[in-house]
Amino acid sequence: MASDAAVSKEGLVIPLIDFSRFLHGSPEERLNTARAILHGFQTAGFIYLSNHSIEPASLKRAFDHSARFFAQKTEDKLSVAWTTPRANRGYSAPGREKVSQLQTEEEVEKIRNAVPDLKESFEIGREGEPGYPNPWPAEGALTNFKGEMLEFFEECRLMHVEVMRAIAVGMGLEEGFFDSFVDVGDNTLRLLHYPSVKAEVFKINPGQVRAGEHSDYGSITLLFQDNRGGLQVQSPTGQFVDATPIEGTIVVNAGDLLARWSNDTIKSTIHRVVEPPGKEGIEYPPRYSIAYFCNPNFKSHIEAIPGTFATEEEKKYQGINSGDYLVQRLTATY
Ligand SMILES: O=C(O)CCC(=O)C(=O)O
Ligand SMILES: [Fe+2]
Repeated sequence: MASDAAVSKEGLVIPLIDFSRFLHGSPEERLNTARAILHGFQTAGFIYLSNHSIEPASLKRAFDHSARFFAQKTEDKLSVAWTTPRANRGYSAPGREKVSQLQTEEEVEKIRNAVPDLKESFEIGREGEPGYPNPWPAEGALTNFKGEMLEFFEECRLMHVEVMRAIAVGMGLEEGFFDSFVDVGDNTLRLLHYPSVKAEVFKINPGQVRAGEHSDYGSITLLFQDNRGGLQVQSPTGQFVDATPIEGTIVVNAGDLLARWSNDTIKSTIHRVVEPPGKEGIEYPPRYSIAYFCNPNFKSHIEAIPGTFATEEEKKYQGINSGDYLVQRLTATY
């Protein structure tokens, strides 16, 4: 068996897959693992990976830096504020972003004002992208923040390449098929902080969530969650099911652009973050997570992957430039 289930409820089965069997296994193990990964993305749109290549020590450093970043004074955080969808870098204060499935800016605005998400975030883009510098916090305040976050960014970039290799192998393509589409690392590392919140907030306002329901936009997302819980994934029946944290694993989900690229053979599944399960008194502690949003290189032209259609008529979408697609999606969110 290449996988067990991490989640199995309401027809949603999210496999738990030992990624080392793809990275270091025999040819047969690699193939079986790649197929299990692809199957997870085709059915649930989500998988959990254990024994992956991200060093526990560097993950811990990233979470420590995140806690220190968000503990700063508001004015210090606002000195590195998020600016534009194209740059997509910097700090967003609570209520700044409202992810949702709403398509128009008016719809998003209406919701944002009613029940803002209880979260703040800091986004880091590819360092060195011409014209889009990362707004780094002052070194004095956060020692080693920049250097260690960039190391973590690079580890995640490599992991994206490996997961795409697994998808290629699972699809029966040459292993390196996606390499030249994803090597640049036009990705976004997002630190997320959901501040502590009184339990009554969720009672008074039944629509209140920590992060509204949405799908991700890019190829895949590597999601690192602490042990607080609250992440939920929509099942085929429309119910939201807890994607309970499993120590040492990464939750990986496919995004809209990968779904499109795969001619909808891969699913980009809706998820959200809600009131955590199991009440601990009158106030929930803060929750921290790190989402690494992977994208095809912004310069890439994305059109149906070979093998996902038999005839030209079966191609559901026109080809599209990756960067244009992502900026268009982000523009509707902020
Ligand atoms: O914090 C989480 O667990 C999920 C965050 C998320 O889905 C996102 O930022 O896109
Ligand atoms: Fe997400």
